[in-house]
Amino acid sequence: MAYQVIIPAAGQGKRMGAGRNKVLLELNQTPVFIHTLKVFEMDEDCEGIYLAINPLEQDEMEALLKEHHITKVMAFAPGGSERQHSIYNALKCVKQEGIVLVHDAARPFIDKKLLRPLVEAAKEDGAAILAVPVKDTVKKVAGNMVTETVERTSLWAVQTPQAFRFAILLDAYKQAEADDFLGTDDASLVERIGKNVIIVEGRYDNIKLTTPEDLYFAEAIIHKRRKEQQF
Ligand SMILES: Nc1ccn([C@@H]2O[C@H](COP(=O)(O)OP(=O)(O)OP(=O)(O)O)[C@@H](O)[C@H]2O)c(=O)n1
Ligand SMILES: C[C@](O)(CO)[C@H](O)COP(=O)(O)O
Repeated sequence: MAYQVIIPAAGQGKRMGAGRNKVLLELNQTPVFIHTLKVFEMDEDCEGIYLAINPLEQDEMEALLKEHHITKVMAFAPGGSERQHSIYNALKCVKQEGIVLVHDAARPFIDKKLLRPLVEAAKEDGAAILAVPVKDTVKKVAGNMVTETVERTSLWAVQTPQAFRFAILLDAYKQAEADDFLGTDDASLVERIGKNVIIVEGRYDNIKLTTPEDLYFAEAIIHKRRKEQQF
Protein backbone atom coordinates (compact mmCIF):
# COMPACT_ATOMS: atom_id res chain seq x y z
CA MET A 1 0.00 0.00 0.00
CA ALA A 2 1.69 3.17 -1.27
CA TYR A 3 2.74 6.05 0.96
CA GLN A 4 5.10 9.03 1.08
CA VAL A 5 7.32 9.74 4.08
CA ILE A 6 8.48 12.98 5.68
CA ILE A 7 11.74 12.64 7.58
CA PRO A 8 12.73 15.52 9.86
CA ALA A 9 16.53 15.64 10.06
CA ALA A 10 17.07 19.32 10.79
CA GLY A 11 17.66 19.21 14.55
CA GLN A 12 20.75 20.34 16.41
CA GLY A 13 21.14 17.35 18.72
CA LYS A 14 21.62 19.57 21.79
CA ARG A 15 20.81 16.79 24.29
CA MET A 16 23.27 14.45 22.56
CA GLY A 17 26.00 17.02 23.17
CA ALA A 18 28.12 15.88 20.23
CA GLY A 19 28.61 19.43 18.96
CA ARG A 20 26.80 18.62 15.71
CA ASN A 21 23.53 17.29 14.35
CA LYS A 22 23.29 13.77 15.85
CA VAL A 23 21.77 12.30 12.66
CA LEU A 24 25.17 12.81 11.00
CA LEU A 25 26.95 10.75 13.68
CA GLU A 26 28.05 7.30 12.54
CA LEU A 27 26.69 3.96 13.75
CA ASN A 28 28.44 0.95 12.29
CA GLN A 29 30.40 3.28 9.95
CA THR A 30 27.20 4.71 8.46
CA PRO A 31 25.50 8.01 9.37
CA VAL A 32 22.35 7.64 11.48
CA PHE A 33 20.05 9.32 8.94
CA ILE A 34 21.29 7.00 6.18
CA HIS A 35 20.32 3.94 8.28
CA THR A 36 16.85 5.50 8.67
CA LEU A 37 16.42 6.36 4.99
CA LYS A 38 17.58 2.92 3.85
CA VAL A 39 14.51 1.33 5.45
CA PHE A 40 12.25 3.44 3.23
CA GLU A 41 14.52 3.19 0.19
CA MET A 42 14.14 -0.59 0.38
CA ASP A 43 10.39 -0.62 1.04
CA GLU A 44 8.66 -0.97 -2.32
CA ASP A 45 5.51 0.76 -0.99
CA CYS A 46 7.43 3.98 -0.29
CA GLU A 47 6.86 6.36 -3.23
CA GLY A 48 9.02 9.22 -2.05
CA ILE A 49 11.04 10.63 0.83
CA TYR A 50 10.79 14.32 1.82
CA LEU A 51 13.71 15.35 3.97
CA ALA A 52 13.67 18.38 6.27
CA ILE A 53 17.24 19.59 6.62
CA ASN A 54 19.41 22.41 7.82
CA PRO A 55 20.37 24.17 4.54
CA LEU A 56 23.95 24.45 5.84
CA GLU A 57 24.10 20.62 5.89
CA GLN A 58 22.49 20.04 2.49
CA ASP A 59 25.73 19.53 0.52
CA GLU A 60 27.06 17.01 3.07
CA MET A 61 23.76 15.14 3.19
CA GLU A 62 23.36 15.07 -0.58
CA ALA A 63 26.87 13.61 -0.95
CA LEU A 64 26.05 10.92 1.63
CA LEU A 65 22.76 10.06 -0.12
CA LYS A 66 24.68 9.59 -3.35
CA GLU A 67 27.39 7.50 -1.69
CA HIS A 68 24.77 5.22 -0.12
CA HIS A 69 22.59 4.96 -3.25
CA ILE A 70 19.50 6.58 -1.73
CA THR A 71 17.39 7.56 -4.73
CA LYS A 72 13.90 8.22 -3.36
CA VAL A 73 14.47 11.72 -1.92
CA MET A 74 12.01 13.89 -3.87
CA ALA A 75 12.61 17.20 -2.07
CA PHE A 76 14.64 18.90 0.62
CA ALA A 77 12.63 21.24 2.83
CA PRO A 78 14.29 23.83 5.05
CA GLY A 79 14.19 22.96 8.73
CA GLY A 80 12.45 25.30 11.15
CA SER A 81 13.18 26.28 14.74
CA GLU A 82 11.11 23.33 16.07
CA ARG A 83 10.54 19.78 14.80
CA GLN A 84 6.91 20.70 14.01
CA HIS A 85 7.99 23.62 11.80
CA SER A 86 10.44 21.40 9.91
CA ILE A 87 7.68 18.87 9.23
CA TYR A 88 5.20 21.54 8.14
CA ASN A 89 7.76 22.83 5.61
CA ALA A 90 8.18 19.31 4.23
CA LEU A 91 4.42 18.68 4.23
CA LYS A 92 4.04 21.59 1.81
CA CYS A 93 6.23 19.66 -0.69
CA VAL A 94 4.49 16.25 -0.68
CA LYS A 95 2.04 15.05 -3.32
CA GLN A 96 -1.38 16.06 -1.95
CA GLU A 97 -3.04 12.65 -1.72
CA GLY A 98 -2.86 9.26 -0.06
CA ILE A 99 -1.03 8.31 3.12
CA VAL A 100 1.82 10.35 4.55
CA LEU A 101 4.18 8.99 7.20
CA VAL A 102 6.30 11.11 9.52
CA HIS A 103 9.43 9.43 10.88
CA ASP A 104 12.32 10.91 12.89
CA ALA A 105 15.70 10.66 11.17
CA ALA A 106 17.00 9.98 14.69
CA ARG A 107 15.10 6.63 14.92
CA PRO A 108 17.21 4.30 12.76
CA PHE A 109 15.85 0.98 14.07
CA ILE A 110 12.33 0.94 12.64
CA ASP A 111 11.21 -2.58 11.81
CA LYS A 112 10.03 -2.54 8.20
CA LYS A 113 7.48 -5.27 8.96
CA LEU A 114 5.51 -2.69 10.99
CA LEU A 115 5.12 -0.26 8.09
CA ARG A 116 2.35 -2.10 6.29
CA PRO A 117 0.01 -2.53 9.32
CA LEU A 118 0.60 1.13 10.20
CA VAL A 119 -0.24 2.35 6.69
CA GLU A 120 -3.29 0.10 6.52
CA ALA A 121 -4.59 1.41 9.85
CA ALA A 122 -4.12 5.01 8.67
CA LYS A 123 -5.94 4.27 5.44
CA GLU A 124 -8.83 2.74 7.38
CA ASP A 125 -9.07 5.18 10.30
CA GLY A 126 -7.27 8.34 9.16
CA ALA A 127 -4.36 8.30 11.63
CA ALA A 128 -2.21 5.58 13.22
CA ILE A 129 0.95 5.65 15.33
CA LEU A 130 3.47 3.19 16.65
CA ALA A 131 3.65 2.94 20.43
CA VAL A 132 4.68 0.55 23.20
CA PRO A 133 3.10 0.00 26.63
CA VAL A 134 4.84 1.97 29.39
CA LYS A 135 6.88 -0.46 31.55
CA ASP A 136 7.90 1.86 34.37
CA THR A 137 5.74 3.05 37.22
CA VAL A 138 5.03 6.69 36.43
CA LYS A 139 4.49 9.38 39.07
CA LYS A 140 3.41 13.01 38.90
CA VAL A 141 5.78 15.24 40.83
CA ALA A 142 5.64 18.86 42.01
CA GLY A 143 9.07 20.14 42.94
CA ASN A 144 10.57 17.00 44.48
CA MET A 145 7.29 15.75 45.97
CA VAL A 146 5.21 12.94 44.49
CA THR A 147 1.62 14.07 44.00
CA GLU A 148 0.19 10.99 42.28
CA THR A 149 1.02 7.53 40.97
CA VAL A 150 -0.50 7.39 37.52
CA GLU A 151 -2.54 4.32 36.55
CA ARG A 152 -0.20 2.59 34.11
CA THR A 153 -2.49 0.26 32.20
CA SER A 154 -3.66 3.00 29.83
CA LEU A 155 -0.22 4.58 29.25
CA TRP A 156 1.71 4.04 26.02
CA ALA A 157 5.02 5.57 24.96
CA VAL A 158 4.66 6.81 21.42
CA GLN A 159 7.20 6.56 18.66
CA THR A 160 7.45 7.29 14.98
CA PRO A 161 6.55 6.47 12.25
CA GLN A 162 3.15 8.06 12.55
CA ALA A 163 0.84 7.69 9.53
CA PHE A 164 -1.98 9.94 8.33
CA ARG A 165 -4.31 10.57 5.44
CA PHE A 166 -2.77 13.62 3.77
CA ALA A 167 -5.87 15.82 4.16
CA ILE A 168 -6.13 15.13 7.90
CA LEU A 169 -2.47 15.89 8.55
CA LEU A 170 -2.59 19.12 6.53
CA ASP A 171 -5.74 20.26 8.33
CA ALA A 172 -4.14 19.48 11.70
CA TYR A 173 -0.99 21.43 10.83
CA LYS A 174 -3.00 24.43 9.56
CA GLN A 175 -5.05 24.50 12.77
CA ALA A 176 -1.94 24.19 14.95
CA GLU A 177 -0.37 27.13 13.14
CA ALA A 178 -3.53 29.22 13.47
CA ASP A 179 -3.75 28.46 17.23
CA ASP A 180 0.01 28.76 17.85
CA PHE A 181 -0.02 25.20 19.21
CA LEU A 182 3.24 23.31 19.50
CA GLY A 183 3.09 19.54 20.06
CA THR A 184 5.84 17.02 20.68
CA ASP A 185 4.45 14.62 18.08
CA ASP A 186 2.30 14.84 14.96
CA ALA A 187 -0.62 12.82 16.31
CA SER A 188 -1.20 15.39 19.07
CA LEU A 189 -2.03 17.94 16.35
CA VAL A 190 -4.53 15.50 14.84
CA GLU A 191 -6.08 14.64 18.24
CA ARG A 192 -6.80 18.31 18.95
CA ILE A 193 -8.90 18.65 15.77
CA GLY A 194 -11.07 15.81 17.03
CA LYS A 195 -9.85 12.95 14.85
CA ASN A 196 -9.24 9.41 16.04
CA VAL A 197 -5.69 8.11 16.28
CA ILE A 198 -5.15 4.34 16.30
CA ILE A 199 -2.30 2.63 18.14
CA VAL A 200 -0.27 -0.04 16.36
CA GLU A 201 1.98 -1.87 18.82
CA GLY A 202 5.62 -1.21 18.03
CA ARG A 203 8.95 -2.50 19.40
CA TYR A 204 10.90 -1.28 22.39
CA ASP A 205 14.07 -1.21 20.32
CA ASN A 206 12.73 1.49 17.98
CA ILE A 207 14.63 4.00 20.09
CA LYS A 208 15.22 7.64 19.32
CA LEU A 209 18.85 8.67 19.71
CA THR A 210 18.42 11.54 22.13
CA THR A 211 21.10 11.53 24.84
CA PRO A 212 24.66 10.08 24.82
CA GLU A 213 23.72 6.78 26.52
CA ASP A 214 21.38 6.04 23.60
CA LEU A 215 24.50 5.45 21.49
CA TYR A 216 25.38 2.50 23.78
CA PHE A 217 21.85 1.11 23.45
CA ALA A 218 22.20 1.55 19.67
CA GLU A 219 25.43 -0.48 19.63
CA ALA A 220 23.65 -3.26 21.55
CA ILE A 221 20.73 -3.26 19.11
CA ILE A 222 23.12 -3.41 16.15
CA HIS A 223 25.02 -6.29 17.81
CA LYS A 224 21.77 -8.23 18.33
CA ARG A 225 20.51 -7.58 14.81
CA ARG A 226 23.88 -8.50 13.27
CA LYS A 227 23.57 -11.87 14.98
CA GLU A 228 20.09 -12.18 13.47
CA GLN A 229 21.53 -10.89 10.14
CA GLN A 230 19.12 -7.96 10.04
CA PHE A 231 21.54 -5.03 9.99
N1 LIG B 1 13.94 21.95 14.46
C1 LIG B 1 14.00 20.63 14.34
C2 LIG B 1 14.16 19.79 15.47
C3 LIG B 1 14.22 18.42 15.29
N2 LIG B 1 14.15 17.90 14.04
C4 LIG B 1 14.26 16.45 13.85
O1 LIG B 1 13.23 15.80 14.58
C5 LIG B 1 13.68 14.52 15.06
C6 LIG B 1 13.40 14.34 16.55
O2 LIG B 1 13.89 15.46 17.26
P1 LIG B 1 14.89 15.47 18.50
O3 LIG B 1 15.23 14.12 18.96
O4 LIG B 1 14.36 16.46 19.48
O5 LIG B 1 16.20 16.03 17.76
P2 LIG B 1 17.05 17.34 18.02
O6 LIG B 1 16.15 18.54 17.94
O7 LIG B 1 18.19 17.27 17.06
O8 LIG B 1 17.57 17.12 19.50
P3 LIG B 1 17.67 18.19 20.68
O9 LIG B 1 16.25 18.54 21.05
O10 LIG B 1 18.39 17.48 21.76
O11 LIG B 1 18.44 19.39 20.13
C7 LIG B 1 15.18 14.43 14.73
O12 LIG B 1 15.34 13.53 13.65
C8 LIG B 1 15.55 15.85 14.39
O13 LIG B 1 16.59 15.94 13.41
C9 LIG B 1 13.98 18.73 12.94
O14 LIG B 1 13.90 18.25 11.82
N3 LIG B 1 13.89 20.09 13.12
C1 LIG C 1 7.80 12.38 17.90
C2 LIG C 1 8.57 11.67 18.97
O1 LIG C 1 9.61 10.88 18.40
C3 LIG C 1 7.64 10.71 19.69
O2 LIG C 1 8.29 10.03 20.67
C4 LIG C 1 9.20 12.63 19.94
O3 LIG C 1 8.22 13.18 20.76
C5 LIG C 1 9.99 13.76 19.31
O4 LIG C 1 11.09 14.17 20.01
P1 LIG C 1 11.22 14.91 21.45
O5 LIG C 1 12.47 14.34 22.03
O6 LIG C 1 10.01 14.62 22.27
O7 LIG C 1 11.36 16.36 21.12
